[in-house]
Amino acid sequence: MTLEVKQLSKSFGETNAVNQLSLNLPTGRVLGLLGRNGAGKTTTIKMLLGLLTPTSGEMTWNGTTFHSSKVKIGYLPEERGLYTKSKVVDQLRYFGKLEGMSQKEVDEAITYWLERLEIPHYRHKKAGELSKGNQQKIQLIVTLLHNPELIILDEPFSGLDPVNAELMASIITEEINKGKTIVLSSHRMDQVEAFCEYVCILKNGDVVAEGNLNKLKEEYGYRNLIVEDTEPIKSVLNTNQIDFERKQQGIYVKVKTEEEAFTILNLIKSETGSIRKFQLLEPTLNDIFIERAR
Ligand SMILES: Nc1ncnc2c1ncn2[C@@H]1O[C@H](COP(=O)(O)OP(=O)(O)OP(=O)(O)O)[C@@H](O)[C@H]1O
Repeated sequence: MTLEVKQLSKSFGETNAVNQLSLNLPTGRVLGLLGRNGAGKTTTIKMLLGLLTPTSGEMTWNGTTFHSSKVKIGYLPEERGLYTKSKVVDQLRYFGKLEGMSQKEVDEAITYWLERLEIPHYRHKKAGELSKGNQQKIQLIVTLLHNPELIILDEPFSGLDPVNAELMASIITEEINKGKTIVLSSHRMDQVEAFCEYVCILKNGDVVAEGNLNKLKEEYGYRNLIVEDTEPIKSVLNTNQIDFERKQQGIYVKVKTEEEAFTILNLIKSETGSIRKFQLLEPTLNDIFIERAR
């Protein structure tokens, strides 16, 4: 049970927007599709949605050729795609019917989702009268109304205030728990890390990292040793020519092994007399992204 993409490419004239993209996403799992601006994320999503024809390559869903018309897909675009002059309820009914839902099914789903997103009072408002964040919520209802099996979320948190971002996060978690297969594209590494078991990082159309996030972290080869940001510790590191970075949580030193971390800690202890606290943390997705996608 997998979404499988094999050597998928898309060129626009001379530009290789996506180049030989291959990935495996087991159904019921979440993939973070990452990359800097222009890396090829939207082009990949558009090929999944059937909006762009690949130049070459293959996509399969549970072993058979993937076609957007045969898989129930929910897509949350980064740009709003609502009819601003039409009432919320009318366009939700319209989108639901386009997905083959009956009047009863669509009305039940609209009531459920308006309540779930805490906006039942917007039912009869025109979409254009709603704030950007509330339009995003309506767009999320369009995405989930027909109970899709594959959900594609492009920057789902953009434009949401912290309370609505929490609500969005809890809905994504619910969909994950329902066993939905999700592709999430975002520039926010912390959010991707919170939801995604798998990642695919694109750089100028090429895949530069792909697979299980924990495995990628293991393969990355570095961990972060964090010690207090004090003058004596900085001085020890400088004297011993150990590279470090100052962040809000303290001084970060990249180490390859636990032994290397303890060698540095012993050095600090012997030269400053004590170490009040330290942490040895696994690399973050942000570390991997910066190294690979830069
Ligand atoms: N219709 C098009 N015609 C020509 N070039 C295109 C077209 N669509 C995308 N491209 C090019 O393909 C490359 C990938 O673009 P894409 O929109 O997929 O990037 P992205 O990763 O989604 O970027 P962003 O994070 O900025 O949205 C870019 O170089 C872009 O200019």
